[in-house]
Amino acid sequence: MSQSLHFVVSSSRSPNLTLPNRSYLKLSPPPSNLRFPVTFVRRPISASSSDVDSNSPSKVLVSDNGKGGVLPATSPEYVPPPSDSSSIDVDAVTEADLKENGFRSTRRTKLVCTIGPATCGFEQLEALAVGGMNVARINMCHGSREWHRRVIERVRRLNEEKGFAVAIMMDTEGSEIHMGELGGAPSAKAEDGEIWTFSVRAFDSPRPERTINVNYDGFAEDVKVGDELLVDGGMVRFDVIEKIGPDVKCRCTDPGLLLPRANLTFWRDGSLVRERNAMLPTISSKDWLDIDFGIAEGVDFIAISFVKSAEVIKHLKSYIAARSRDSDIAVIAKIESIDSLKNLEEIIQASDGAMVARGDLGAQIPLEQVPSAQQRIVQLCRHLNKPVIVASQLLESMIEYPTPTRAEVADVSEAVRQRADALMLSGESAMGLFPEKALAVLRSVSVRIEKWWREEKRHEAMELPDIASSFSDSISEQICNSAAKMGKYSFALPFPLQI
Ligand SMILES: Nc1ncnc2c1ncn2[C@@H]1O[C@H](COP(=O)(O)OP(=O)(O)OP(=O)(O)O)[C@@H](O)[C@H]1O
Ligand SMILES: CC(=O)C(=O)O
Ligand SMILES: [K+]
Ligand SMILES: [Mg+2]
Repeated sequence: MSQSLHFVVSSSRSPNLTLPNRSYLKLSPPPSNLRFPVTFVRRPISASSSDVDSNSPSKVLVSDNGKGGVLPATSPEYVPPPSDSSSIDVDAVTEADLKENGFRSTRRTKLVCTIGPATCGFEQLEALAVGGMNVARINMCHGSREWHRRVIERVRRLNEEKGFAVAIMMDTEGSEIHMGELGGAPSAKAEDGEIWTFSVRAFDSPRPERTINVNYDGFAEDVKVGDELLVDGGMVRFDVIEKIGPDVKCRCTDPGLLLPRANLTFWRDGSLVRERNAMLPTISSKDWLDIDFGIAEGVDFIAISFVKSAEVIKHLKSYIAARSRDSDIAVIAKIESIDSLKNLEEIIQASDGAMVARGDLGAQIPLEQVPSAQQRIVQLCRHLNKPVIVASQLLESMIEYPTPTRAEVADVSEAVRQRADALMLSGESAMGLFPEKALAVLRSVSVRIEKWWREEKRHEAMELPDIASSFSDSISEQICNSAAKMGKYSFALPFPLQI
């Protein structure tokens, strides 16, 4: 038991968020869904799953951390009971058990899928759950509350009827500057040299050609001729060439696809112009209504976009506590702005977890600094014992293609190697052509790197920072640390003693 953190969910109506293993030290008695012992299952050498190297007699640990700790036979992590007589016994799993107990996967890296038009149907959600989705994310930037309510209802039904344990994460829109809808069109192509008009005016439908509505009234006053306008962190770029009243004329310098409600940033003399953004509230009035909706729907996580300080997290946590006294909705701080990097430690301390939201982060700091920012955020979360999600563009090419690039696989591997607790799909699952394949790539890469990590790590000394704040907690902590070390070394025993 290291600092590994789990999005552990049960098969109850509302899956539970279980905080880091060692945070149980602070709970007395332990939560009812935490049950040891663990069941050790030997995977037959002939197992065909890609999750484990089938050339070695690998062992797969199926923990009983949920209620019963069993995997649906349809789950990719399900290990069929061994048939040879030398096998170690495992519990027989009946369908009733599955419905009763749900499952906890053996994979430590949890997988979050953003749900959009490509994945909102019941069968599509089921396919993702079978493929290893642990958390369904709904992004309040897109779609109506009614649309999101239907998604939540389907995920809950999936959990109840099929024995899955998928949690729901609601992600707020935040009040950064962004484009409006594209008059119903899924995207618009901006070509090199074209002149586009960005305006605070609402355009009639159909939208006039090469016009974009901007959500922020002060837009035309704030930009200056000569500024560079970045859509979605630089996926498309424009130079501001003229201002005419509420309209800002821009020439496209880097062509690309404009997506509805894409984020806009503007740069002057090589620096991000962010005075105005600093004045906008982190949680807008629309966000508060969405948060009320999330509380009423009993979502498991609320992820707050563009967090600037710890105060907003504390405020939201007390708001949630006041609104629903027995609620265990966890608040995730999205790290995607310069301000959030400046106040990183206090923000993470105040939150129940963090997300490295690389999409917008890459629009606020130079791209080459994003990997080191990710490393710093993940390490800090590890140190502070908070779960951390690495998000955005992990498998971006799979929005259009059925296989990832080698560079994308390397990026996913690196996030798992850093010990991110969860990886997130955005456009790949929300509106891509291959959501299930993208999820399968995340799953197989996670399991492969975890296995490699365990093999490497078993030779290293275990360093667990002290987190107990009282004498009695530190006794529990020492006992748990010793148990973790014993567990670690039992894995290092040679076969056949190894179980
Ligand atoms: N509920 C939805 N309805 C329609 N399209 C959606 C929905 N959710 C996501 N999408 C599409 O998938 C894309 C990627 O989703 P994602 O959640 O990453 O949003 P985003 O606009 O990049 O913002 P954020 O910074 O909040 O992640 C979106 O740009 C949008 O085109
Ligand atoms: C996930 C998200 O909000 C981002 O990457 O910007
Ligand atoms: K969002
Ligand atoms: Mg973002």
